[in-house]
Amino acid sequence: MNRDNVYTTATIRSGELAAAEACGLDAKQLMQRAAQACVQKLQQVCPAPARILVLCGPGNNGGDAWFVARYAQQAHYQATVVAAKPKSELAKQAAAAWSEADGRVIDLAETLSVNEFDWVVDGLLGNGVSREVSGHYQRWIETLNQSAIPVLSIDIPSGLDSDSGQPQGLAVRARDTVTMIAWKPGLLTGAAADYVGRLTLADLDVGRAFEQQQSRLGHILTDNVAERLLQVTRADSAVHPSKASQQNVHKGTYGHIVIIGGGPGMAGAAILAGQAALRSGAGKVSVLCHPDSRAIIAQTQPELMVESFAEGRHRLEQATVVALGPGLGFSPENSLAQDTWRQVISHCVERNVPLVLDADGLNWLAHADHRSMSLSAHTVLTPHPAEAGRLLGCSTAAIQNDRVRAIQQLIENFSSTIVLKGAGTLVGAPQQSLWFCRRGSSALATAGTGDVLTGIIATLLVGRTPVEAAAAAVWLHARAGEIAALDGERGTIASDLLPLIRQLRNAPNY
Ligand SMILES: NC(=O)C1=CN([C@@H]2O[C@H](COP(=O)(O)OP(=O)(O)OC[C@H]3O[C@@H](n4cnc5c(N)ncnc54)[C@H](OP(=O)(O)O)[C@@H]3O)[C@@H](O)[C@H]2O)[C@@H](O)CC1
Ligand SMILES: [K+]
Repeated sequence: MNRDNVYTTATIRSGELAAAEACGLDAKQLMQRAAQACVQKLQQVCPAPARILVLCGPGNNGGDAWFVARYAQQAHYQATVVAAKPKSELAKQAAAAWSEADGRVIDLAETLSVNEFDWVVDGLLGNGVSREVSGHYQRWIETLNQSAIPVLSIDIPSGLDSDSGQPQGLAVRARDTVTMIAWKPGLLTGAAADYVGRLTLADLDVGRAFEQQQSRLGHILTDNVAERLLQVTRADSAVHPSKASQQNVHKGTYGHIVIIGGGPGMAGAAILAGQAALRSGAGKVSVLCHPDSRAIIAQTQPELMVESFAEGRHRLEQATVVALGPGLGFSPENSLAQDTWRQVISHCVERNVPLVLDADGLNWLAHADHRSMSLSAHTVLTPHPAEAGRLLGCSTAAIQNDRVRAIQQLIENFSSTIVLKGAGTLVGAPQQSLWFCRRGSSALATAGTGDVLTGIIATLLVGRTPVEAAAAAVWLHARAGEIAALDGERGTIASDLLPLIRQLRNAPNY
């Protein structure tokens, strides 16, 4: 089974029973397998005879939890059950199984000190959460989150929306989550990383049948896939596949990247993009900027060829790839930036030059009537949620509330490859399933890291399709962020990524 596929919650909810039936199982047996998978995880993280508190909600997530209590007790754990009244038929059957074995149940309305337990099993709410968490659910989730006691969440942390990865008011912050049958987007993007803890997929031995019956939404950008993308180059490319051992190369071999940005006071953005392009292996990098920024950019990084846009416009003719936007400037009265933007876009569209649009490059796109203009199929847009909101005419919160829908809409509107930045970065392109990047660090949420990503994408566009380049770059950037954060997340800055990008680009696998 390909354990990297991601399915919408609707697909999982509508398809899980058919997959189980194809494997000769009924719903109750599937639930029992889910519970067994959770007990196996418990045995790894806290061996018996630990004291566990099992929280059971009204639906089938609660049903899983009732069976967890039963099996954990059989495995010599000391299980205490706190439960809502079971509503679903399966949850009733599962509750009956517990009652036959032990019978003691504490009502969810009561209070209990959680500190006397070693672990909590969270089966309050699963993928059927349908509204904001309130009442006793809210109180219990607050209690768990305020205590230091580790939590194992069944299927998804209670309260987290399994499509958006956003808490419905609030959600359990789990140490571990064991999710059933297949990955859901809400475990992988948005705020998910703050809630899910370590993720385990339990396919309950029906994953293969499920995969055969259902179509996926996307797949996880695994290390293996990313490493392969970092190696792969198009046959017609100037980049030789075995470049590591190739001696007979010149600076044009790895492409000429032209970065356009660096308005007054924003030279740093163009510098970082240029440095990232150099450090990810570009042979030649030109920066076309505002005349006031020329000297500082050239002095900071002498390997960059720096000209004002008016002087260096001919560089566009030589460009293998163009990156438009880092520090370009955006305000209605900034006609220089706007004219530059228009000329560069026209050039790239007419000549089919691969283009990365970032930062103010995206803001000008949102400002333009994009319906009357078409971008080339070799374009990568890299919005963060606020830029995505501007491009789609909605709020940042609306983007975060449904990141999957947002990237799908951006792909449709702009017929381009899209990188929707933010925790759980998504990458997608027309007629392709989405990539979900699980790598990264909150250290990347600082000024300038987006400029670095732009430089990496631009370089990797030489010899790769836009979606391959974008996915490989997102992974490389995320890995560099993780490594940088090993020295302490706080205080990590964008330029800390640069030597790590070089290191990763020279790793033996790619
Ligand atoms: N089907 C299968 O074979 C398998 C299913 N599996 C498991 O089932 C889970 C899905 O089960 P589910 O569909 O019963 O949904 P679930 O998440 O338990 O919640 C629904 C209940 O919660 C209630 N409720 C909703 N929101 C609420 C809120 N904010 N605050 C309070 N209450 C709220 C809602 O009430 P209602 O909206 O009806 O009033 C309803 O009573 C899935 O995540 C996985 O763990 C696995 O065992 C594999 C086999
Ligand atoms: K749960």
